[in-house]
Amino acid sequence: MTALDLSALRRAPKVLLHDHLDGGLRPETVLELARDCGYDGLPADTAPALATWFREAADSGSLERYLETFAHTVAVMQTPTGLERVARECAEDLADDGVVYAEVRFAPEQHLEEGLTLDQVVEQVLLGFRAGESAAETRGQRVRVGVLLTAMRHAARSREIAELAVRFRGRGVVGFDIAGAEAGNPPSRHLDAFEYMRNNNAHFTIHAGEAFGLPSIHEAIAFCGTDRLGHGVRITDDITIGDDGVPVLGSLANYVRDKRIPLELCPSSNVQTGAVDALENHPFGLLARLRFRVTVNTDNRLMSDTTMSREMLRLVETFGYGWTDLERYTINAMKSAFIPFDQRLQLIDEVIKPGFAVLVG
Ligand SMILES: O=c1[nH]cnc2c1ncn2[C@H]1C[C@H](O)[C@@H](CO)O1
Ligand SMILES: [Zn+2]
Repeated sequence: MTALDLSALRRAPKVLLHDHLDGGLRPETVLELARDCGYDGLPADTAPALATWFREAADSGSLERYLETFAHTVAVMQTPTGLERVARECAEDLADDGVVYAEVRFAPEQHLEEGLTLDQVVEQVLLGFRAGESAAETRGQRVRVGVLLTAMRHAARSREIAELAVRFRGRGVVGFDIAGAEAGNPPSRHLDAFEYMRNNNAHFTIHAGEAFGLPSIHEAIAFCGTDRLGHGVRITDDITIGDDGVPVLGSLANYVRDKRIPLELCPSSNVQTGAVDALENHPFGLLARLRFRVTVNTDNRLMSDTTMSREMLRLVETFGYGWTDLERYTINAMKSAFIPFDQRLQLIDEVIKPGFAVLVG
């Protein structure tokens, strides 16, 4: 059995379902792109100082304040070359960390300030991902990146973005999502977008149960018909621990578990936004023990100064997980991906299981 440390974790084949393109830029790239496009609003002028600023500013305990930090990354992702570069580097960084399959999301409507159309924005990002996959391959690494198009939940373009996602299906876009401030912007505001996706047999996930609790999760499932829950961590509000120490599930928690609705859990991000007060108290432990379909995710690598390997290491250190646990969460994620079933199985059988077998020894 290989010792479970960061370098071994980086060799494990990992699957990432919840990662924001505009939350994962390299600090040096933010600086260089800002210089290229004349953006002078950055709060620091060296890469280490900028990295620290993002992590500390995102550590606010409030989702709204956390989201304010994206103004700086979005500002430098307004040109074709900027978008292409950020996507290319994202694929390369994921491959370098041993991620073999990722679904990366971003909101095209936030990248129109310099006159690009929604279609052009998506095209540039897709070009970048293909270039990043090829660059990784020449280094002997492999990664496949699918794109989720996000609509901002406080805005009113979700139907248009859902149509964009369906239009680009088969060209690298695999699904749709809504994100942004959760309180006051319930998923049901965007019913027509979700209906459009369902009518087109297309997949979507919804950020729900992060800053707001059970009503948001209930709407996402019962009204909108979501395939997965972005975070969904507040499902624990529907689980009580009895006097005998035995957890009792309410009807919504039972439904989520019975239907095997995947939870895209993002441990570090949840602590930063205050969804959870400390990693030791993260419901990942309870939800995994109760055999919910839990998956491990980064959310925003820049804001949390993290990677998939580091998120896994934090869970190992907090909950004592071993390789077989991590393999189970990885297979959970692969089963929950939005690519066709046969392709998911192929990755499980040909990449994930053999990769973990080497580490388990
Ligand atoms: O964890 C999150 N919750 C809600 N919204 C988020 C989260 N992380 C990033 N976002 C927002 C900010 C980005 O600009 C947007 C699209 O990626 O999604
Ligand atoms: Zn997110």
